[in-house]
Amino acid sequence: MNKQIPAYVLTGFLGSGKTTVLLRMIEVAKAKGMQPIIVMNELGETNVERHLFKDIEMVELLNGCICCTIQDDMRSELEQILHTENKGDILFIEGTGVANPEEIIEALTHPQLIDRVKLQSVISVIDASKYVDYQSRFQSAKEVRELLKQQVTLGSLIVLNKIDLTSDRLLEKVRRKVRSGKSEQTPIVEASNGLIEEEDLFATRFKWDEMNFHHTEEDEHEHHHHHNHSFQAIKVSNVGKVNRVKFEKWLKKHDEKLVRAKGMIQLSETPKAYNFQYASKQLQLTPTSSHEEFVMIFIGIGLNKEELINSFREEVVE
Ligand SMILES: Nc1nc2c(ncn2[C@@H]2O[C@H](COP(=O)(O)OP(=O)(O)OP(=O)(O)O)[C@@H](O)[C@H]2O)c(=O)[nH]1
Repeated sequence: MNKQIPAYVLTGFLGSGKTTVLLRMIEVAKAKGMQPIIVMNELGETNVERHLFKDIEMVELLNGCICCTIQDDMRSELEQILHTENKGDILFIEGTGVANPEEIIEALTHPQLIDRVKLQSVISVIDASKYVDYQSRFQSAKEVRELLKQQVTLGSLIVLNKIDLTSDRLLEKVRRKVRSGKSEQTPIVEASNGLIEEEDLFATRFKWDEMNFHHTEEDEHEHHHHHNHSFQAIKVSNVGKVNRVKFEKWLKKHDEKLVRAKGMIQLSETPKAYNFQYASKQLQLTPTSSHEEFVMIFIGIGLNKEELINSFREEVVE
């Protein structure tokens, strides 16, 4: 029998810090001489974070969710990679921020993969600074609440991330809320910027017998419905020069519906290229030398594509 490749699934809501944790895991794995393979699923048409993973074997599943239409794509791509001679030593799968991890886990039970992949842990990353806020903000959107719940319920390790942005009082509330939905055995660790002890991150924790797959045709329908209509990823290409101050104002104006944004831009103040990340209502700009195109991805709920793009071009671009 083929040797099984150890696998880690990273789950968590939009902008919670999955990629940040993944980068940390890759660093550790590489330092141990391991060759990682990454499966990265993005809601948008472009993976604007590809440059963060230089020299790494990556399967990019874009413009959809592993949960729905591209579950088969993941299976076949993985099968292919795992059959090649120089396959990696460790596999990381990062779902989109709106993926139900159950579907990813389920994909690994496919007859062609089950003997090849050994799921070690489902790492559930929570933005501690926004957890409570999201629960009230999405109170009326049942499927989003369910999703947030599933991402925690199925975690073998829970990471309360972004504690640098979380007050002590709020953190205590989040601890209580998260703990109430988990068994005592599931570790909950706290972190800023995904800095978590290596042993915690890499421990083998996942147990198949604790999974309970129960899909009816009705569920399937519900699921597709949810992903097609709740969250949208809007791509803006050929972004002109962005005025930073106006951009921040604009983001603030749209922060009810716009949950996450990322991309590569040029600011009007300087000719440099910047990678930008907008999550937890915070804008982060990092100068970068590697950019293929200036593109932005906006992710949110109930967004009007045309209006959003028009207002961005009118109010932010110079
Ligand atoms: N202040 C602060 N920022 C963080 C922390 N962890 C991650 N970030 C920032 O939050 C933003 C989103 O982080 P990612 O790791 O890309 O989040 P993600 O869960 O992969 O996001 P999606 O692409 O939406 O799935 C980035 O700007 C990170 O640098 C943290 O602990 N504290």
